[in-house]
Amino acid sequence: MSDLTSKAQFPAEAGKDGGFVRQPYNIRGRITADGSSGFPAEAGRYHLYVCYACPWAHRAIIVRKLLGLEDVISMSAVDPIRDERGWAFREGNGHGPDPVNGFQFLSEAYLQTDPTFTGRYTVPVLWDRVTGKLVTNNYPDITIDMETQFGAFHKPGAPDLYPQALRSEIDEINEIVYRDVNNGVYRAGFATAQEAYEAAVDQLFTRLDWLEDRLSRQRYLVGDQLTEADIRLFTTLVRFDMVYVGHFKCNLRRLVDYPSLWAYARDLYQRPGFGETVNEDHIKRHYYMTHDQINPTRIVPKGPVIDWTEPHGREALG
Ligand SMILES: N[C@@H](CCC(=O)N[C@@H](CS)C(=O)NCC(=O)O)C(=O)O
Repeated sequence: MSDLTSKAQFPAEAGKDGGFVRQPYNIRGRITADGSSGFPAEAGRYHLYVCYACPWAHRAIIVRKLLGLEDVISMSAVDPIRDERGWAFREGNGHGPDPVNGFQFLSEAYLQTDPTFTGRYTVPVLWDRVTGKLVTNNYPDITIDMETQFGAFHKPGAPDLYPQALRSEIDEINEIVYRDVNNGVYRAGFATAQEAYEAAVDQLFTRLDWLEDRLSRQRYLVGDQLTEADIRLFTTLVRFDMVYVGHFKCNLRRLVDYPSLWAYARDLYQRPGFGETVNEDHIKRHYYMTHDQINPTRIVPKGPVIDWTEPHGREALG
C-alpha cells in the first residue's frame, strides 16, 4: 500500500516507471451480524487500532462516531511518527500505551495473527479479543461492516451511511475518488520519476475539477444525504492544504481555491464526528516527519492557517 517509512522500503512500492504502486493488504476477515463469517458483530469484542494522521483510519474514526459505536468497538491510537519498526504505542498527546494487549508495536498484532506475515503493518486494523487475532487490515471493509453488520448497536437516529438504494452509485463514486483522489495524492507524493508525478497530479486535479462541478449542484456526493462516499472524500480533502499541497507537491490548486469543494469540506467539518476527529498536529507531524525520503530535514511547516469555522452556506442545496 501506502505510506512509506524508510528508503529501504521505498522500492518495494515503486513501480518500474517510478509510479507508486500500493501493496495489497492481506488480512481480510469480515464481521457479520449473524456470525456466519466467524466474527459476529458483538459489543465489547473488537478493538480498532488507528492513527489520527491516516486518512484510511480516519474514515473508521468518523463512522464509529456517527453511528454511536464508541461503547461497542473500543479504539486507540498509535504514535503518529513511524520509523522502520512501524507504528508504535507510545505515551503522547492523544495516544498512549496499547490498552488491549500491551503491545509496543503494531507489528506484534500482525505477527500474533500470522507469524509468517510479510506485508506492511498498516492502520487501521480491527482486533478480535476472543481469538486474539486481527480480523482485518482491509480498511474499506471496516466502515462498511460497521454500517451494515453492526445495525443492532447503532445509536437511535444514526444515519444510514450506506443505503441499499444508493449502494451502486456510492460504490462507483468511491472507486473513482479512491483512484484519482484518495490514492491519487499518494501517487503524486511517492512518485520517484517526473513523468509519473505529473501524470498523477494531472489526474488528481482533473478529478477535483469534476468534483467541484458536481458539488456546485448538490450538497452531497451521492443522493441527498450524507453517505460513506462523503466520508471517504472528506478525509483526503481535510488533509489537502495541510499536507498534500506541500509535502506531496499536489499544488496546482489548493482546496481553498475551489469554492464548492471548500464549502463542502467545511459543511462536513462543522458537523459532529468530523472536525472533532481531525488532529492537525498528528497529521502534520506524521507526514512531514515520517517520510524522510521526501522531507529529510523533518521540519514541520507552521502553516497554512485555515479557517474551518467560516460559514459554508450550503443549506440551500440540500
Ligand atoms: N492498508 C491500506 C491502507 C492503510 C494504510 O496504508 N495506512 C498507512 C497509514 S496512512 C500505513 O499504516 N502505513 C504503514 C506502512 O506503509 O508501513 C492499504 O494497504 O492500502
